[in-house]
Amino acid sequence: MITWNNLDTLESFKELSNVKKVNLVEAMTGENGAERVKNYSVPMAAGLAYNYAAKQVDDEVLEGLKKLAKEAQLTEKYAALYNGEMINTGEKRLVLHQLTRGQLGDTVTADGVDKRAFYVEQQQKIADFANKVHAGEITNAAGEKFTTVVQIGIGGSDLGPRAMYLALENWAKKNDKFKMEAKFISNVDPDDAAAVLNSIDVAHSIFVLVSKSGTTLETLTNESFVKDALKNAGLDASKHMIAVTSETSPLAKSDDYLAAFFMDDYIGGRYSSTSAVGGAVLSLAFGPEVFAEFLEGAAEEDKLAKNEDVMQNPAMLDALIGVYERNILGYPSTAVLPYSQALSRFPAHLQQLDMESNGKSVNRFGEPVDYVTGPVIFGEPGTNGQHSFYQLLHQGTDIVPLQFIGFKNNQMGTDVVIQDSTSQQKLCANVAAQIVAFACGKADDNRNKNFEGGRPSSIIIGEQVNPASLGALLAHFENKVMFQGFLWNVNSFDQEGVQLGKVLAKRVLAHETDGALKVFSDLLNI
Ligand SMILES: O=P(O)(O)OC[C@H]1O[C@H](O)[C@H](O)[C@@H](O)[C@@H]1O
Repeated sequence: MITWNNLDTLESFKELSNVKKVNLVEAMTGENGAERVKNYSVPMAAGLAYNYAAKQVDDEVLEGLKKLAKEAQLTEKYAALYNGEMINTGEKRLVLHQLTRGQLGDTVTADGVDKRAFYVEQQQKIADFANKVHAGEITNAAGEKFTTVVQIGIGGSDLGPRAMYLALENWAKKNDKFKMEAKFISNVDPDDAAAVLNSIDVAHSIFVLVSKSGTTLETLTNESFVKDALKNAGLDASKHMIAVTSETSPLAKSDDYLAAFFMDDYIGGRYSSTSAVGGAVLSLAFGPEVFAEFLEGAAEEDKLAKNEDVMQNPAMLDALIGVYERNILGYPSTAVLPYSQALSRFPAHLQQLDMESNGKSVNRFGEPVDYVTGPVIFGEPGTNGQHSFYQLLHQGTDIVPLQFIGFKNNQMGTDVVIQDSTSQQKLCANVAAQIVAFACGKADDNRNKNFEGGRPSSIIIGEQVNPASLGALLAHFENKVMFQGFLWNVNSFDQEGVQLGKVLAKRVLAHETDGALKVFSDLLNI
């Protein structure tokens, strides 16, 4: 029997607040510091490992977190989710994104169909379509092969797929898996679509219109923008566009598309990278086998998240430590710092994933909560961030927990030795140095040069960014956010907070404004 309780009503949470706080400087510089780095690590899928040695925890805090996981019924709630209970209470929907990559529990039947079978069928249809495009069986009107794929979508229909594409682009080129270049149009700023259209040959481009709802203003506007460009080039738009949407959306039955592939309302936009939303563009760009490997990595990570033993469940442990930092230590934000150029847009994806999911101030029953929920998420790839905002992270007045991600190997295999080390070694040396600098600090009589340390971080370490490790990484964060939502007792799967702005923008465009809205509209010349 599952009960959904607010975090501050849980006995184990109250106990946890009384557990002695860890002095991270002492823990890391003391005689057990090196042992800690070896031991405070848990394997993830695809050769990744989550190391939490530089987090502000010790065995006693971890014991407290284990009790919290049990009392909050995290394992049971995850099982309820993947077995098809209506976890998204706000929208009265199931939450099935894990089913797009594997069967974790019972057969889930909804809308009269086995949902796993439905997702696999869509993957198969996408694979057939992509193979035909690659083989030149589906071509443009002149019988020439398509060379470029352009995704039109925003939010979850853009950020995840774009981040995944960028993560695998160079890996695919290096490993002979690169089939088509992908571009993305998302912003309603006309300069976005115009710049992408200027950079491609439209006659050899396939456009993937992605919108779960089929009603998003930005996406429909950009669709018209692209259709105009195709028309101006003397091309038939319907021979260049495919749609990815839900079967109930207005786009589903249109004849305007070469093909349509479906996801459904049980997959939140920000959780849709492993559905047809990511599947179409990634299968076209890299081939269906690469997409399948990506799904496999995610599925393996989902399985790990089932583990009742917190110490063997990286996503659950990460989630618990995050809640401890937020609600007991009082840290307001989290920086995501991938030391990997391939992950350049991964922090942007995590911003949506985390902040749209857990940026809530009412619980799943609509009652206000008396504690803080989701942190502000931001980040940049290392080492670029070091030369930008790390000053505040090292010496600012707020303590910002850090999530490093690092890989032993690069993707391209091109490197040079300069001053006795390769660029890859320099990259990895920097991440190791930063973890220790943040955690341990360095005393200096000159206050301006003093580093207090005690700034917690964790690191996910892997061999290389490849389809499987990327899938595992993605699923790790999706599952972490899910577990944190369970702990905070919020519904992580709706996003009512984005509606008001949309309604007001429509009023502005219809010139139905007054007061402040009217003045701002006038200032912006609308
Ligand atoms: O895929 P769509 O229905 O076009 O939605 C695109 C995006 O817009 C919405 O406003 C939500 O904030 C996002 O969660 C969603 O991913």
